[in-house]
Amino acid sequence: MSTGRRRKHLSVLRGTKRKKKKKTPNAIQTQIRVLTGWHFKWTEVDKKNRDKKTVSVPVAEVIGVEEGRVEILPQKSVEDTDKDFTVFYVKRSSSGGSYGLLWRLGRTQFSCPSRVLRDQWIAHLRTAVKTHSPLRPHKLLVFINPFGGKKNGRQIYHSLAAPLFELADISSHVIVTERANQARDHILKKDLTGFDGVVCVGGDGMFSEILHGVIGRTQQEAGLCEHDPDVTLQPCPLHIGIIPAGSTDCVCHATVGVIDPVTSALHIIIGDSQPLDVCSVHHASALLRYSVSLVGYGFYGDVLAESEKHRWMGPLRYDYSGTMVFLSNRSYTGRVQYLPADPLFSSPRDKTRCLSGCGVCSRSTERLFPNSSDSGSLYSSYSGQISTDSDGEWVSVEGRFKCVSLTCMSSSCTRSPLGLSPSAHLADGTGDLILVWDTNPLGFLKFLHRHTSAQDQFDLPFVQVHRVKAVRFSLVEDGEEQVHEESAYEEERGYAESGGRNGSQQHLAQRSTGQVITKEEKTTTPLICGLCCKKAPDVSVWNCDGEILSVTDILCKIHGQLVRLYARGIEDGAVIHNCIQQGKDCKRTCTLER
Ligand SMILES: Nc1ncnc2c1ncn2[C@@H]1O[C@H](COP(=O)(O)OP(=O)(O)OP(=O)(O)O)[C@@H](O)[C@H]1O
Repeated sequence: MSTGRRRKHLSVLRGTKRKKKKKTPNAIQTQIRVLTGWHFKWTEVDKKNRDKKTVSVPVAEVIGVEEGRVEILPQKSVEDTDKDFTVFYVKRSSSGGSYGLLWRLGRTQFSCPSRVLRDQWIAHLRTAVKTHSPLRPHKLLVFINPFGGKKNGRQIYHSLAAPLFELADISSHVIVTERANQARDHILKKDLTGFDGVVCVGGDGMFSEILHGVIGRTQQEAGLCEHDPDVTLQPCPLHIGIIPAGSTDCVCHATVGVIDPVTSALHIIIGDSQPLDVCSVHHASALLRYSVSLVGYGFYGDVLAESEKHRWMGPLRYDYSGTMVFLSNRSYTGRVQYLPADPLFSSPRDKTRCLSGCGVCSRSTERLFPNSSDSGSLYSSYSGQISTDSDGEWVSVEGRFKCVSLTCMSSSCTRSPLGLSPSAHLADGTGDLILVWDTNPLGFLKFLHRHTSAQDQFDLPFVQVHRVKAVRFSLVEDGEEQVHEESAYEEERGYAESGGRNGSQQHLAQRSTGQVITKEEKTTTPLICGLCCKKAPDVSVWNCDGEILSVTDILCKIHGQLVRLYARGIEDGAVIHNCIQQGKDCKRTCTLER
């Protein structure tokens, strides 16, 4: 049915005034309903006709339309009346602390003059919902990690998400995991026919399992070898949904803006679709892991290794280990090579943020999938159409680092609201490489502390950030490796003397005095030694989205938009409040991602 026809037809479907059951002085009456192409609108007035408010809900954000007067939360109740119907929709509210918006289940009841008209309204609304959100899932495979976070994954799913899925007529097959990697193995081996998406109830570790399963399965089916870093991987047709229930829920925070199970469940229901870049990490000719949020050497590797020793502390172990590793003031030598991304498209220092409807990511979709007419819709249409940008020149730097980090997204979380790289994009086919050269403890503390505020953590003389397509890290070969024993203070003085950031890079690369470490020493030195240990370790470990890698020399390659999440990126609260909440049509937020 065309939009025009629908509008004409529905203009006769006027609702009559209906008082809400609760007769308070401010009781709300709903009046006049209109279903235009994109929006369902009605007017609410208080009893004395003083306060009039038009509510406009994008049809794509209608969760369900039910006969009678229905309530879902906290418990389902139905009053089956002939002339009433209830509309459930997405209602936004400020999240307080976080940057994003909380989504809640809005509910409005309407009365019609006759049952026939009521049934027409229900039928038209349901048809409109199907038309406007074609990616809504019908069947989901749900994995619950019962041991993630505060061990309340089961309760979170059954009390907050499942009733919403039921309301939206989504059937779900739920598996409560009994061991690590069960979800990954299930996705890799079992029949997934009929499933539109996989939902993970847990934290970042659980998400990573599902990510590996979904990517691996897709490549298996496409007959592609994941181990070859030069292979262009096939984008995954199964969407991934995240119901946050872990101790770290960084992927959820960076893609939704808030860590909230109800918000995430509503994004899943309406079939939001957020493409996501993925980094594959290789050693020699083997794939080690995939990562979306952090591949980090030095500080972040050491903190993870240290925290693994203190799992009994629960989430507190990260604070404890962070403090211990910071106090041990370590730095590591290495060679970093990177393939820069095209600076014309974006820069990690351009002070933009990747928000819902991001222009940089949309243009990247066109670049990555040039032959696809609707690059936001079906993955099947991507097959054989993926473009690979021509590679540029690799850049090589070496020296002593506090940390080397690569992230495919901002990696924002509650503690670091803007994240490791605030201007990183979710789906532009690039990652941000952050090099923190050795510096004094105070300088490094300043760098770390800036992650918790709006201050620019890259505006420090010992920090560099590059937008890249690939990164290689290697220990410097025997004979050429130089481990320098000057104090951190002298190191920083070197920066100043050699003229800032670029000069420092040259300065570090050119120094040629110091003690040479043999390979034997490297491998026999313990990875982590506490504050009490006199000799600092010479080699750190890689932290790959919370997993320790067993090797040091790695190659990382970014795969643009390899997977899709049931999310839409972080919504710009200011824009949303000014349009949807106040009843104005907002083409930007309502249409871009569809
Ligand atoms: N039934 C299970 N028993 C043990 N481990 C499991 C089980 N199910 C999943 N896991 C593993 O538990 C790890 C952590 O899970 P998750 O990310 O959900 O919780 P978390 O509390 O955020 O974890 P973290 O310990 O990383 O902070 C994952 O790597 C996952 O593979």
